[in-house]
Amino acid sequence: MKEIEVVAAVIYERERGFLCALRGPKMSLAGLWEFPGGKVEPGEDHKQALKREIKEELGCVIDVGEPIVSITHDYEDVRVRLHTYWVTQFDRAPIAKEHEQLDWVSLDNLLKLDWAPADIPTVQKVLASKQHNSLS
Ligand SMILES: Nc1nc2c([nH]c(=O)n2[C@H]2C[C@H](O)[C@@H](COP(=O)(O)OP(=O)(O)OP(=O)(O)O)O2)c(=O)[nH]1
Repeated sequence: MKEIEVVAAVIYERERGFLCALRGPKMSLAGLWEFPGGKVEPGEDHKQALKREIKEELGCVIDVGEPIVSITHDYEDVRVRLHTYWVTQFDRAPIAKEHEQLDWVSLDNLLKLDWAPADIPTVQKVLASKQHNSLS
């Protein structure tokens, strides 16, 4: 099976929640929610790839923080190795350059979205971390 290395960004603001992105009708996993990001290109490390993807997809420059989860998920036709990272800073409001929609989603509503299956462990981990740390 084809294998791809994918990085994705968890952008969180206390006032608004988590930035979630809806995959459009022409993408694979159409109609499912994900954390913005994409494939790591040859020669890139995760941080470089994530900064490039976020600039392309959201039009902003991010600082990449701590890793959250690295998991392997087998879809029907592809094995995805997904690595998610916290974003510690972004320089302007994200805009949907490639996604169908972007939404800021509160902690309470995060699990209600129809997520790309590979993202569920990340969703669970960020929920747990924010529930234990309600001040940040
Ligand atoms: N960007 C991103 N991709 C994810 C997540 N979860 C998840 O399973 N994926 C999958 C969807 C895709 O198969 C792959 C990411 O590739 P991509 O986002 O660069 O996909 P793409 O639009 O360039 O290509 P395609 O999927 O339309 O073929 O990883 C996630 O949270 N973020």
